[in-house]
Amino acid sequence: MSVDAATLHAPTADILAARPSTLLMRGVCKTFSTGTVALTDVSLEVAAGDLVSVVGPSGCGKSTLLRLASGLDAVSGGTIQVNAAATSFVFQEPTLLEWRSAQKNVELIDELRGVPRAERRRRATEALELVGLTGFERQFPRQLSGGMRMRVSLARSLVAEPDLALFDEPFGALDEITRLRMQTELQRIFRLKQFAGLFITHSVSEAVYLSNRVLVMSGRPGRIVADIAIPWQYPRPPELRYQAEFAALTGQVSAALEGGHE
Ligand SMILES: Nc1ncnc2c1ncn2[C@@H]1O[C@H](COP(=O)(O)OP(=O)(O)OP(=O)(O)O)[C@@H](O)[C@H]1O
Repeated sequence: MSVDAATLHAPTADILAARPSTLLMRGVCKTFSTGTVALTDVSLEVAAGDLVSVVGPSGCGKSTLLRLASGLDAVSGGTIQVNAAATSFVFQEPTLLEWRSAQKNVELIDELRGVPRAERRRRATEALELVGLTGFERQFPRQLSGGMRMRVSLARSLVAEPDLALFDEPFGALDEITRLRMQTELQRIFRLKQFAGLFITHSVSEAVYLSNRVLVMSGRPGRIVADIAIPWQYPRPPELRYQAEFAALTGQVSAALEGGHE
């Protein structure tokens, strides 16, 4: 099935340039106390309505980059500015509490923050609806498939209405079919919520399919060796993945990855 190229092209660059950045990193370096230099001179910018993927070889510092963006760890050099009232973090493992239902897992953060019961129920119900889990609120994690568990984890991150959403390879542990479905789901949620997203992945095709920019990192110490714009509007139909234009862009990202390895 063919996709009309004209409908896929994104808004003009000047509209994009007018948006203030939600995450701004300038010359960021990270050296651990062990002496490992994980990142060197990383600069990047993510604005509301950007879904930016980061690909790079194993151990190049992708998770470190995300931890720095979230404030879980401190930079050794350079600066990070975050203009976000709420930041969310989705990990590769759904990290759900097995003794709490899907609904109760999603409510957890609001519960800890002291949000009144009726309000946190409403927020959790809405978030579960957003990820397509209406009807599964009372199920426990062990009663859910891997994809559904990941949806609960996504719902939990969305309850906070994040301005900045950080994803550390959230679909890496899923089977291929579920992974492709989750990519389509995330796009749908992203279109509705328009957060600023930073998405770590090992999959070049996932990065190209999901993002409006792909940052390619070199081997450790990680630095950004390419910043590749992905020109298609959302929603992107799944069959886009089988088109020549898509193959050309994944080829460009892969070539930058290989170049950064040398
Ligand atoms: N807390 C830490 N203390 C010391 N070294 C660390 C620490 N965390 C990460 N590192 C090192 O920093 C480098 C980057 O690690 P990081 O986990 O960020 O890489 P990554 O690109 O996310 O890897 P992968 O793709 O395999 O998940 C690695 O060499 C790792 O061993």
